This record gives sequence, C-alpha cells and structure tokens, in this order.
Amino acid sequence: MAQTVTIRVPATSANIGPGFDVVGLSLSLHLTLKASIADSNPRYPPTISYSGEGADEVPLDPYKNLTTRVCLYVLRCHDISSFPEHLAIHAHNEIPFGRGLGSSGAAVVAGVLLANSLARLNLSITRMLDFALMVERHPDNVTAALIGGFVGSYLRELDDDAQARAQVPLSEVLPEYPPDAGENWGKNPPHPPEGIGHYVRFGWSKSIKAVAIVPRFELSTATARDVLPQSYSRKDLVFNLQRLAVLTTALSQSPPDPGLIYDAMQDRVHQPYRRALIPGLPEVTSQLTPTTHPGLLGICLSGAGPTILALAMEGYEKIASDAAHIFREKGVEVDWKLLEVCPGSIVEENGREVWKAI
Ligand SMILES: Nc1ncnc2c1ncn2[C@@H]1O[C@H](COP(=O)(O)OP(=O)(O)OP(=O)(O)O)[C@@H](O)[C@H]1O
Ligand SMILES: N[C@@H](CCO)C(=O)O
Repeated sequence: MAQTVTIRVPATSANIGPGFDVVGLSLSLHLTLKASIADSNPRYPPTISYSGEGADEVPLDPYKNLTTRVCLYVLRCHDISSFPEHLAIHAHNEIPFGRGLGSSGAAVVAGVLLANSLARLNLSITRMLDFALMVERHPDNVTAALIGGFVGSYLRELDDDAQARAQVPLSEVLPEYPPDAGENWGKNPPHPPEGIGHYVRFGWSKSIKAVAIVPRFELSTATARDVLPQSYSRKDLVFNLQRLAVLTTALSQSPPDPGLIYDAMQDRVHQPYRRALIPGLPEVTSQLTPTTHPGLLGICLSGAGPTILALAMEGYEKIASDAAHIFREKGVEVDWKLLEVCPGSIVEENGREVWKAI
C-alpha cells in the first residue's frame, strides 16, 4: 500500500418520493478517511481518530467502528485475517448520523474502499457493491454513494444457494469481535454471492439543487423500516410506479417542469407510514408547493428521514425558512443546507487520484 490513502464518500438521499429502495442521489456532504501506514504509528491494532458529525458517539475501537469492521470483513473474505500493521485512520465526517442522508451507507462504502486500497484487491464496482450489500441490504444509498449522481438500482433474483448466502444474519458478516480479538481472528466469513446489485445512472438537470432540512433528532433506519407494512394495495403500487417512471426522466430535463416533478415526487409506499415518527412531515410536504414557493420543484422525505429534501432551482432560503417554521410549530428545531448533486466516491494515494466510478 502507498503511505497515505484518502477516501471521500458523499452523502446520499434515497427514495426521492416514490422510489423506495430504488433510487438515490449523491449530495455534497462527505465522509473523508485518511489512512496512513507509517512506522511511527502504533503497530497494532489500528488507531482511529474522528472529527465532525458523530464525533462524540462513534466508536474508535477498530473492532466496533462500522467502517473498519466492514474493511476487516472484506479483508477476511480475501484470506487476510487482520488489519495491516502500523495503520492509523483519521475520519472527518460532514454527514449527520441517523437523519436520512446516508451516513451508514457512506461508512460502509468507505470500509469497502479502504480494504480495496489496503490489500490492493482491485475489486470491480460490481464486487464492491456485493460487499456493501451484505451489510446495507437495500441498494439505493450505497450505490449512489459509490457511483455518484442520480442512480437507480435493483437486487438480482438469486438462486437458492446464493440467496441464502446474501441473507446470512448481519451478525455473521460483522461479528462482535471478542475483546482480545487481536490479529488473525475469525476464519471463513460469509462471502457475498457475485453480482447482487445492478444499477443505472440517470441524467440530472444541472439547474436543480437540493435543500436539506435536517431536524435536530436522529431516527434510525431500522426504526423507520419497522413501521412499514409487509404488503401494499395494487392501487398504491401503481400510484408509485407511475410517478417513478416519470420522475427519472423529468429530473434530467432542461428546463425542469415544476408541475410534473412535484406530482411525480408523491409517494404512498413509505412516507404515509413514517408520519408518526416525524412531527411536521405531512404539513411540510403538502404546504410547500411550486405555487406557494417559486423555484420549488418537489419535496419529499430524504431516505428514512427525518430530513426533508426539497429540489429547487431558486428560492432556497424561503423554502427552508418556511419549512423550519412549520417544524417549529410542531416542537422540532431544524438546520438546513443547500447541497449540489455531486460525483461519487474518490480514492487518492499519496495525493494522486487512483479510483473513481466513471
Ligand atoms: N462515519 C461513520 N462511522 C461509523 N459509524 C457510522 C458512521 N456514519 C454512520 N454510522 C453508524 O450508522 C448509524 C446511522 O445509520 P442509519 O442507517 O440509522 O441512518 P442513516 O444512514 O444516517 O440514514 P438513511 O439510511 O435513512 O439515509 C449511526 O448511528 C452509526 O452507528
Ligand atoms: N430506502 C431506504 C433508505 C434509508 O436507508 C428506506 O427508506 O428505508
């Protein structure tokens, strides 16, 4: 390995209304890892330091931290049972935890890319996705975080054996390492089947920016998935499919059509069920429209929430301050950020770019 590796992974917003577990958008907030191997670093285990979002809660033990656990999983799948010696990692994170901006997806993708660099695995994008999908089992965030842009993805129907391998409990993929794990722990990790995830990048109109309205509370994705039903009516599924088909092209057109996009970002599959977890969600998504807020194109829950994502061409401050006012009436304080749709993950070695998704 080169002496320093820098890995930059973007935030993502999944679903964009009707595309539950299907579409994702990379956004200009980043998780940046700097990994160095130097004799001056302690020999073992690796050290982790952390700044930015989540710094007060993220584990710094490499056997407990999500990124380094994913890295070790990928290494173990390549018969490398420990981290390299003299490894030190600094993470700087701009992506708030548990807000629907893909913090866990970014941490997982960073772990896969770190293993790929440390062990010079030369993994294809498809294989990297296989590893990421063994951890984060819906493809929308991790695919957009790796590839960048506005991305649609699906999971291939696997044969019975591959399906069983893809569904091994997360506790086997990322085991609780014993306190004395040390080097050479844990043989025979569950290898991912080949080619689980498939994707395509859609066009994106450069005039569209994203206003992220971020409530000051965390909502775990697991909790926000637990409230969803197991089955849906044909009417509701057709409602979403019709809108998603239109949305994927509508967001690439110049100039974008606000009436079309606003309607096409409506959803009946996840947002109605998540209302109870996010005070203000129905009001914010129904009271802000292209008519009341010129420049607004569409508004939805970002990922599993609680962040609201407004796509707009202008009028960003008014959109954000009116959304903040509605939230405040429900007792929720928010922060907001104006974000761009950005490229996917990038890896540099000794300051030279060595990997990015084309
Ligand atoms: N940079 C990171 N390093 C280590 N762990 C992280 C990092 N980012 C997120 N995590 C872990 O992931 C958890 C949040 O994941 P969760 O899936 O609930 O939300 P999210 O990914 O932010 O939202 P969404 O999936 O809806 O976009 C955090 O509480 C933390 O445990
Ligand atoms: N599609 C996922 C994204 C969150 O990770 C969900 O809405 O639960």
